[in-house]
Amino acid sequence: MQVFWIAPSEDCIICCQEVLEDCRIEESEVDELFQQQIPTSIGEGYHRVFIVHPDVKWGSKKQILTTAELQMAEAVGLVNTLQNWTVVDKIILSTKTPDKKRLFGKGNFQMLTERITKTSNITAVFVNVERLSALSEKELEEAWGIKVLDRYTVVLHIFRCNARTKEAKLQISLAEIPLLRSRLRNESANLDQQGGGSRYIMGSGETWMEVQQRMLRERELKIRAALAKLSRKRHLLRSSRRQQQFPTISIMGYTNCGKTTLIKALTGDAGLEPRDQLFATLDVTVHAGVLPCRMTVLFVDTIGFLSQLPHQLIDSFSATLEDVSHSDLIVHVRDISHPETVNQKVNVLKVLKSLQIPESLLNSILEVHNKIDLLPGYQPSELDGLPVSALTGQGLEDLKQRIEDAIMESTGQLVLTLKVELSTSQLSWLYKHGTVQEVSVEEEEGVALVRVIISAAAYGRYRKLFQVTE
Ligand SMILES: Nc1nc2c(ncn2[C@@H]2O[C@H](COP(=O)(O)OP(=O)(O)OP(=O)(O)O)[C@@H](O)[C@H]2O)c(=O)[nH]1
Ligand SMILES: [Mg+2]
Repeated sequence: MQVFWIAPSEDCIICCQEVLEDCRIEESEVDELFQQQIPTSIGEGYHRVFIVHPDVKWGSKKQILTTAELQMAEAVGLVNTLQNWTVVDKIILSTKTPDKKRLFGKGNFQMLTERITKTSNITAVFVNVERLSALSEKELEEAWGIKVLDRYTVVLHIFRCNARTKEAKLQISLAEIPLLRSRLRNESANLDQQGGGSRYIMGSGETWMEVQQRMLRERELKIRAALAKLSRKRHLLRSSRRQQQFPTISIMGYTNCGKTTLIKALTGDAGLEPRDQLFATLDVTVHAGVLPCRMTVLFVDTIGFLSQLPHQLIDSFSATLEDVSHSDLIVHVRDISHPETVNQKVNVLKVLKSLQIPESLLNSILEVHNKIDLLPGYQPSELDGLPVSALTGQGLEDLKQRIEDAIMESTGQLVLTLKVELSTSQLSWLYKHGTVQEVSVEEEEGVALVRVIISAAAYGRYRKLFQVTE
């Protein structure tokens, strides 16, 4: 009896990333949309930033499961992630009136204004709230005489700097539309004060404001149409992956938790570049790996999450996140060494729930506790948290096994040992439609025992085709 292991064939290992890049939309068309209207007017140069964190201690705006200090640390992290940006000074200031235009009570606002105006050399104030209203932004810029940014603007700017592919650029352009709208409202209010906003443009039958609004609508439609094209391409790729029956595993989690590092460790894909930077990954990419049972699977690297991200931003990225809802398993990676790891988990689960992901997929999430090398002696206290270090490789074999078990369950794959006649095409058929793990040839009898992973549907076809009754 002869026993040998079957290595996965070379052409089996595919990487869809290159195919994803190959879309019909011209690069120049996308770049034009991307560069045409940049609402944040932050520029590409350096910034010296003063960060203000309004600390809300009461009411519905109060943040749970976190502290003002940790939120400030995250704001500092956002600024430091940008090249040539530095934090000059920062302050946490409590407020009972976060909904007011000036965010703070009179005394605190006055104190803050003095401090900002006295700090020399700053070029922007970053108010660490999800989104400032257009009115607030205008009011604060007037009071402080300097550019004012909120989280939405800063995060979008990071996205802008990190965007490489057409899809990322288009999604960012779409996420910027609300900013362009509110800037337009501000400009229109200014013009109205001067009596100009409602004047008709000669010969057009439209006012200046109407023309601007129309142009913005047209821009949005163009972006959406281009994204729809790319989404169709994605759909096609997904169907072809389906046909090839490669199970797909989406790796998700908070930004900088180690998703890309983990995929690199699981697949050995040298092309992946993990970086100590927030939002290093902005594109959904697919990478092939092999499970202990020798089955080829595809790992999907995704954009990271962040607390308090406006829904519009997530919506803009929904096209790329569509891949997630079509996967067979979600692995939720947590940076267990992070002081805010619990809050990060809550945020990730909240976003996942809002993404129209099938219930069965949400209920079978595999949680991974990453970066345990930074916490010597770490034992997960929560059930089902699998401790690993993507950097040192600790726990990765266990993780692969857990992924395999979960994939077998969710895809309804069967592990069978079949007796095949060597004179027929049964064996080659099994190679084509399943994952052959082991073949034991019994030469005298002209048969082989084949251990194969195969879907129930494919096994049904096999039985019919070769009239197998076993
Ligand atoms: N010590 C330690 N560092 C890790 C580990 N895994 C990842 N890192 C580091 O964490 C940083 C972020 O890693 P990435 O893999 O880029 O994280 P990500 O989740 O893909 O981040 P985004 O794409 O920005 O959302 C890098 O500096 C990695 O080297 C780990 O197990 N241990
Ligand atoms: Mg990444």
